[in-house]
Amino acid sequence: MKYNIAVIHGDGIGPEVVGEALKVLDTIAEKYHHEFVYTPVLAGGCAIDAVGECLPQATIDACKAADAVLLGAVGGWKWDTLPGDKRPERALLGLRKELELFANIRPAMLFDALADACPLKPEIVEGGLDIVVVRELTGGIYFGERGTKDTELGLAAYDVEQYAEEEVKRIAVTAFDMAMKRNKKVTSVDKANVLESSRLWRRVVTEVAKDYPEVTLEHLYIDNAAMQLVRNPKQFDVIVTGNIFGDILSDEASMITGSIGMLPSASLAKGNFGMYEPVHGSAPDIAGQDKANPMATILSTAMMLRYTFGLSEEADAIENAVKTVLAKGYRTPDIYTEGMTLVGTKEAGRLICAEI
Ligand SMILES: NC(=O)c1ccc[n+]([C@@H]2O[C@H](COP(=O)([O-])OP(=O)(O)OC[C@H]3O[C@@H](n4cnc5c(N)ncnc54)[C@H](O)[C@@H]3O)[C@@H](O)[C@H]2O)c1
Ligand SMILES: CC(C)[C@H](C(=O)O)[C@@H](O)C(=O)O
Ligand SMILES: [Mg+2]
Repeated sequence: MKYNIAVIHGDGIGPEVVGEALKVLDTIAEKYHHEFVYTPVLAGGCAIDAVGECLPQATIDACKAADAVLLGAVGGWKWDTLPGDKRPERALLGLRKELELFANIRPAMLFDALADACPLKPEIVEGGLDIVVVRELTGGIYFGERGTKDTELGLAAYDVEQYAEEEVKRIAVTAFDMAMKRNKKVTSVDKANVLESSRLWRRVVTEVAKDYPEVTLEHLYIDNAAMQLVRNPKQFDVIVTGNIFGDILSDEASMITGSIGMLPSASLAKGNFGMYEPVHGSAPDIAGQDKANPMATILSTAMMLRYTFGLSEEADAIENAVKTVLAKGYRTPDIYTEGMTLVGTKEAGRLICAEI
């Protein structure tokens, strides 16, 4: 079958990791007789340089016309001095809003072969870790009113955290549906001891839970949740939380997988459409050096095959290939430990293709 994928290489290590992910998709296409048609489109800093804006309309149109979107990363030092609404990162927020990608799924799984790269004590991670962060992606402080005003203390700037019932309900339903297919536990993370928006969040999540009597619901405040994730990560199955808490918690969760270079993500709209991207950024500190770990992006393509295209056997093939390459001791610098074989971005991609 033929699948159309809009591809945003982006900035920094984005083109490097996406390059390897496309090779993996090509390998899958050949083995399983599919056709993946890639439409490369511009977004982020490279789009600013090429056409003067971070999210050209042509990119939005191409993404909407595609069956799914693959994105590397956007942003970088070069554009850091631009005003907030002109920064490359706005492209990401614009795409999420335009494509109505309200549910961000970030699975943090510690592969057996990577136990040595996990910074947590062996007794804490024994038996493996498998957590999914379900992050609300088109609301909250990222999309609330923002601006500046004069105050007695000088110029003030503000960003408003706001959630409507329906926004909380649909992400809670996503989280509970996911928990039903997993270990039947949802931990909702908020700051309801302080924030009005969190009190609404907690009330709506509790109401949604009534439709899922088999699922255990627990509420944690964000500060405690951040601590518990390191102290006792096994208590978590599905974590559901708002936009900014989810951003922070998922980077923290990435470390229990060994590295941020391992964590994939799916940003889903209603239906099967989704944008797939690694959780990490453009990593300007290692860009262009063949040091980036392409596995987060490669595992994101597996999520694309599974969620949007319904190709679970092919998705399994990618995930198994990644596990085998790790089990054979091949490591990019971010997950390297003594005695392993150090490889670069390209070699890691080649090894995964060869395993498939
Ligand atoms: N989805 C996105 O496009 C996205 C996500 C996060 C940050 N950003 C942007 O990226 C830029 C850099 O942000 P940052 O430095 O805070 O976060 P980052 O995730 O880019 O990098 C943080 C650290 O992790 C390392 N790292 C990240 N990805 C890696 C990989 N695949 N392999 C090995 N090491 C990896 C980097 O070298 C760096 O030390 C900023 O402009 C930021 O806004 C973009
Ligand atoms: C780059 C930034 C806008 C983005 C976010 O905060 O959502 C990133 O950190 C992420 O996690 O996808
Ligand atoms: Mg982030």
